[in-house]
Amino acid sequence: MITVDKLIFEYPGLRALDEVSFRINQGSITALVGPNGAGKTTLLRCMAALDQPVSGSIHIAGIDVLEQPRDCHRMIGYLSDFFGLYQRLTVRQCLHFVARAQGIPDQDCEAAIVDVSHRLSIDDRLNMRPNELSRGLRQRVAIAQAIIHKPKLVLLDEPASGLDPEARHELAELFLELQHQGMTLLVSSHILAELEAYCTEMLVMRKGRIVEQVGVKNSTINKPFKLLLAHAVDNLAALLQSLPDIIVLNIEHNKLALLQIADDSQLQHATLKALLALNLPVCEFAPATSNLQDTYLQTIRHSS
Ligand SMILES: Nc1ncnc2c1ncn2[C@@H]1O[C@H](COP(=O)(O)OP(=O)(O)OP(=O)(O)O)[C@@H](O)[C@H]1O
Repeated sequence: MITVDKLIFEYPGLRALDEVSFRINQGSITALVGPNGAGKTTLLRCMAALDQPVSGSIHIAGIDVLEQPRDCHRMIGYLSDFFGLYQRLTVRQCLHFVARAQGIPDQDCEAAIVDVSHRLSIDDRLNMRPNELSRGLRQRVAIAQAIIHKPKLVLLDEPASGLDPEARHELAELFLELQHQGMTLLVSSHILAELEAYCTEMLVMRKGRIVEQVGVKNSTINKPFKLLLAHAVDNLAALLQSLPDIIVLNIEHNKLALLQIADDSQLQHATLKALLALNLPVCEFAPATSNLQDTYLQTIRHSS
């Protein structure tokens, strides 16, 4: 359904996408993962026909995105990593504005607002303003704006950032619901352990290239590894990226890192030795699990 072929995109002096090629099936939820600066946002912006690549092609459901950007806009929903909402408008007015901008006739807008706000469980917030909403609810309003015109493909850039574990879990359920309603989703995120819950495919990017595309359900990739240090190390990202057999998926506070390592115990052993050889104060190095989140969610549910 989506074909990206040999896509090249350059910022002045920097090749951000270097011959990126992949296919995505209709009805899938694909995770787009990779370390900071890998090119995820740039790729999503090109696919949303917001940035013009140097060369290559993007086809979505038979439409040539680079040749027919307007047709592409009608067919996709895009949530930017730094989305903005009009603070002076109510949620209903925000949705009405976007509905009209997407070409929905005025007489059909109210029905579209009712439908999308119901799907995102924000129907009781329609008369509030964005600054009166929590971050999770604002995220829902932004997603509602992105899908009000019922796009075939939804591109979401870091939709879970800033959300608490319960809101992230709800977001995962929402993605499955959108998939159930027939949409195809491409979701960029650093939080692999969560993506596992709903993704059918995973695209791994590094330095402007796709380094792996796997079906998540029969993945050959091991669970991501968590690395916890006893104290923060300033140049942690550079040190980790110097190691040959790992992909750095996320780093928090220069102390906690999520790494992708192949399903090979010798390689994992070699990686641990390399981490110690770098003098890193390793206090945990183990497959990442979502137990903490599960426990947290159960506690929240039982207490509500
Ligand atoms: N407007 C810009 N001008 C110049 N270089 C840019 C610009 N935007 C991004 N870049 C560079 O392009 C590369 C890819 O950036 P991009 O934002 O696509 O990566 P990303 O994978 O989305 O990163 P992150 O996970 O941090 O959001 C990076 O090296 C970045 O510094």
